[in-house]
Amino acid sequence: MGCSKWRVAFNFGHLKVQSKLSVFFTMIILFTYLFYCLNGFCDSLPRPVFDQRSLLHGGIILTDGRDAENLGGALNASPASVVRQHLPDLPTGDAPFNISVANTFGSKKFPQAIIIGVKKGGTRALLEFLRIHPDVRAVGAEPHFFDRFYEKGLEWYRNLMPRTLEGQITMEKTPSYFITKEAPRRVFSMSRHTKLIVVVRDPVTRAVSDYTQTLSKSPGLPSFRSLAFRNATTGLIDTSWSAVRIGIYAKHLENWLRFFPPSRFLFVSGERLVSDPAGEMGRVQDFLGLKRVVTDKHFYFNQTKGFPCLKKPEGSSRPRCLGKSKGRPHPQIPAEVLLRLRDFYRPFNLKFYQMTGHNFGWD
Ligand SMILES: Nc1ncnc2c1ncn2[C@@H]1O[C@H](COP(=O)(O)OS(=O)(=O)O)[C@@H](OP(=O)(O)O)[C@H]1O
Repeated sequence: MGCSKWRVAFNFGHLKVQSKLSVFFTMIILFTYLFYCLNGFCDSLPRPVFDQRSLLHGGIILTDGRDAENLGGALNASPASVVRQHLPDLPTGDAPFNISVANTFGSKKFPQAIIIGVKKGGTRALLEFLRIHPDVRAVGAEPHFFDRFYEKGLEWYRNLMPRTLEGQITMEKTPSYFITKEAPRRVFSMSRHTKLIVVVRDPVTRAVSDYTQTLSKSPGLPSFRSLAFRNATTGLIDTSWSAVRIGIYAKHLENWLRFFPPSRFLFVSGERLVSDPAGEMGRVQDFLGLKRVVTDKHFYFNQTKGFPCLKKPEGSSRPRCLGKSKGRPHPQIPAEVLLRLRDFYRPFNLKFYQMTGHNFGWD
């Protein structure tokens, strides 16, 4: 009898300890979850992220890890526009990056506008600047649908898109589309009305930027000079090297003009995107038929980075410059190599100016 009393008492005590422990662990789990949520990690709508690490998400592969630096969890655009529908007193312009909302609003649509190029042109900067706009929602990672994953089908592609409400624009950026032979026809067959944005940069600097990126991943890479020339004595340029080939913009554009009229394109100057981001953003917003929401009040020049960055939205401590892989120092390339390359590009550049009706001033 005494023994069973003890057993009951023991079991009861055991149960009490057990229930206390389970409450304790539940609290820990709850607090951890809350902590993560408050820090924005459990958003169903990842925000535009600067200086955060990225991920493989929903079948989207970050190109060679290129954007890993600055994509962060950014698969979708900021929830700003959605939140703003429900909190009309929020100031326009800066997104309330730290507010979590369930992504159940609107529907997934094919992008009405795509940043199709060019690699190392400043495409990430443009997309991140655009994402401040409450009427722009974009896939953060590069979907590479029209070049690598076309066989997955249009529904797969549409599913990658963030949800948009009436009046909002869906966007994505994949710079390799510009040089992909099949891309124009494929984009056209999705929608002939797609707006195409090309960020172009002096092809010589672009080639060096491209080389810098490859060098950062393969430190044993041969010199720029040895890759750029097919024959160093005659100065024959190796156009089979992608860093050179990508910069022959006129040739790639010809391919696109077979499917889309010139009015469907906007050419953004990569140089002006750095020297006058607000001015260039004004052109982009006009082209997209958007109100000019992104203005000079959103930018400041970060002396340390040497590039424009986004001003911190109030109440946010997030760094707002692009990641380390954007705007990194280039290796010193011998002047005669750059001169020869400049000569090589000149006729193609002139052709490109003629085709676009815009002198980018690279010569
Ligand atoms: N605001 C701001 N901050 C940082 N970097 C900026 C910015 N605006 C333009 N750029 C230029 O963008 C270049 C990278 O271009 P992309 O984003 O198109 O590169 S990628 O193709 O997606 O890898 C990158 O090239 P590098 O300077 O060679 O790193 C920058 O020159």
